Amino acid sequence: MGREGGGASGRGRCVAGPGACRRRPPVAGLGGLGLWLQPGMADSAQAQKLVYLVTGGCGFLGEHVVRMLLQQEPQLRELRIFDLHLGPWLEELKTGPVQVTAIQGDVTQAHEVAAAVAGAHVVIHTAGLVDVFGKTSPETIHEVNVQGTRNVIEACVQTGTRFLVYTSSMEVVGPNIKGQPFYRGNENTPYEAVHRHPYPCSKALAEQLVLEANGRKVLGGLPLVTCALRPTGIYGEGHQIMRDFYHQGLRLGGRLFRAIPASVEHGRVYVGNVAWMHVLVARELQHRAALMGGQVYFCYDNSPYKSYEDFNMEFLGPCGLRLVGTRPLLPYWLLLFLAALNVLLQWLLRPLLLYAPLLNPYTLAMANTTFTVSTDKARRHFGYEPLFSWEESRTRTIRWVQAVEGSAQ
Ligand SMILES: NC(=O)C1=CN([C@@H]2O[C@H](COP(=O)(O)OP(=O)(O)OC[C@H]3O[C@@H](n4cnc5c(N)ncnc54)[C@H](O)[C@@H]3O)[C@@H](O)[C@H]2O)C=CC1
Ligand SMILES: C[C@@H](CO)CCC[C@@H](C)[C@H]1CC[C@H]2[C@@H]3[C@H](O)CC4=CC(=O)CC[C@]4(C)[C@H]3CC[C@]12C
Repeated sequence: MGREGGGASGRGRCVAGPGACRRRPPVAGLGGLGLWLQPGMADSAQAQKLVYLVTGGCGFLGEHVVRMLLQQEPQLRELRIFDLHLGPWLEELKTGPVQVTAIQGDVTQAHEVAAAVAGAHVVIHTAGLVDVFGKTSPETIHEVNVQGTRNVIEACVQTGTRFLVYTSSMEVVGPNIKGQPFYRGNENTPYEAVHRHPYPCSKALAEQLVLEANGRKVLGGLPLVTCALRPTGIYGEGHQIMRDFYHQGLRLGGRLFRAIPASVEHGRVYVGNVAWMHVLVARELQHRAALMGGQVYFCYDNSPYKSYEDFNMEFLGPCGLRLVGTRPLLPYWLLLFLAALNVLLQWLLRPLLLYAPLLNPYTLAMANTTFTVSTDKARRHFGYEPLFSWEESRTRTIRWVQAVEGSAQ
C-alpha cells in the first residue's frame, strides 16, 4: 500500500513565535477515582521480553498509557516511566510481574533522556507542555515540546532504540488562524494548517521532527520506525479542564452559561481509547514498519459530535450542573472583548500573580471553530477498534467527576 499523506498533514506554518486484538478490559475503580486498579496483568503465557519507555507517564494521558500497557501488553518485561514529576500512585505498580522503573527526569536534558532510553525497545513520547492559557512562556513551551522531542529522537538514534510513537495533537492541523472549519475530516483532508499560538506551533514542529526521523539509522545500523498519533480533545478520568469546568459550575450555583453555538462541532476522544491506540500502535509498528513508519493517525472513537460545552454536559449534567441557554448568552464580539481583557489582565497581574482563566482569544477561537474527524485509517493500518464504547467512556467519566465532587466536599 502506498503512503497516505497530503491534506491534513499538519506540516503547516507557524506564523509567529519559536517559537486487532481485543484483550482484557481494564479493571475499574481506584479509591473512587475511577482509574484502573490492577497493575501488571500482562498475560504470562507469552514471552515477556520488551522494554518500553513512556515519557510524561505521570500526566493525564501518560498514566492511562502506563496502566493500559500493564494490562494489555503481554510482551512487556520492563516499563520505564519518565516524568518531571513522579506520582505516588507509581508505588502500587511495582508489585506486579512487570518491572516498573520510575525515572524522574526532564526531556529538555539530553543526557537524562539518553540514560532513560538506553536499552528500551519502544519509546512512547507523551511528555509535553500543554498550555493554551498563557501559564508558561512560548520559549519554555518550545524548549519542552520541540527540543524535548529532538532529544528523544537523538537518544533513540544513539542508543539503538528502533520504535518511537509520538503523541501529537489535532492542533497540528487546526483549527487554523483563519478559523476555517474542519468538518469530519480525515488524515488526507485538504486544510490550511497555519498556526500562531506557541502550543500548536510546537506540536507541529515536533511532529515534523518525528516523521522526518523515520528511517534514520540507529546504533547497530537498523532503521528507526516512527509514527505520530493526533488525539482530538481528550476527556476522561483525570481531565483537569473538565474538573475546572465542574468547579466553575459549582461556584455559579450549579449553572454554566452557554458561550458557544450548539452547532459548532468539537472533536473529542476518550482517554482510555487514546491510551489503547498508543499500545496498539507501539505493538504493530514492530510488525508493520513499512506500512506504518512515518505515518500520522488521528485518535478517534465513537464519542458523539457535539459542541465543546454540550459534550461536557454529558458528564457534568448527571453530576447536577445545568447549561443555561439554547444560544450563546453573550454576543461573540463581547466574548472576544472579555477574552482580550483577560489577556490584558494576565499581563498586568503577572508581577503579582498568575492569572490564567479558561477564556482567552485562542481558547475562544478553538471552541468556536468546528473541528471534527471521521477516519478509519487506524483500523485499516493496524486493526484499531475503540476498546471502550461511548456508553462506557461516558459512565467512567461521570463516575470520576462524581468522585471529584465527593473529594471536594
Ligand atoms: N489533553 C488533550 O486534550 C490533548 C493532549 N495531547 C498531547 O498529549 C500529551 C499528554 O498530554 P496531557 O496528558 O493532556 O498533559 P499533562 O500535562 O497531563 O501530561 C504531560 C506530562 O508531561 C510531563 N512533562 C512536562 N514537561 C516535562 C519535561 N520537561 N520533562 C519530562 N516530563 C515533562 C508532565 O509532568 C506531565 O506529567 C501531550 O504531548 C499533549 O500535547 C494531544 C491532544 C489532546
Ligand atoms: C470559551 C469557553 C466558554 O465556555 C470555552 C473554552 C474551552 C477551551 C478551554 C477548550 C476548547 C477547545 C479545547 C482544546 C481542544 O480540545 C484541543 C486541544 C488539544 C491539545 O492538544 C491540548 C488541549 C487542547 C488545546 C484543548 C484545550 C482546551 C480548549 C481550548
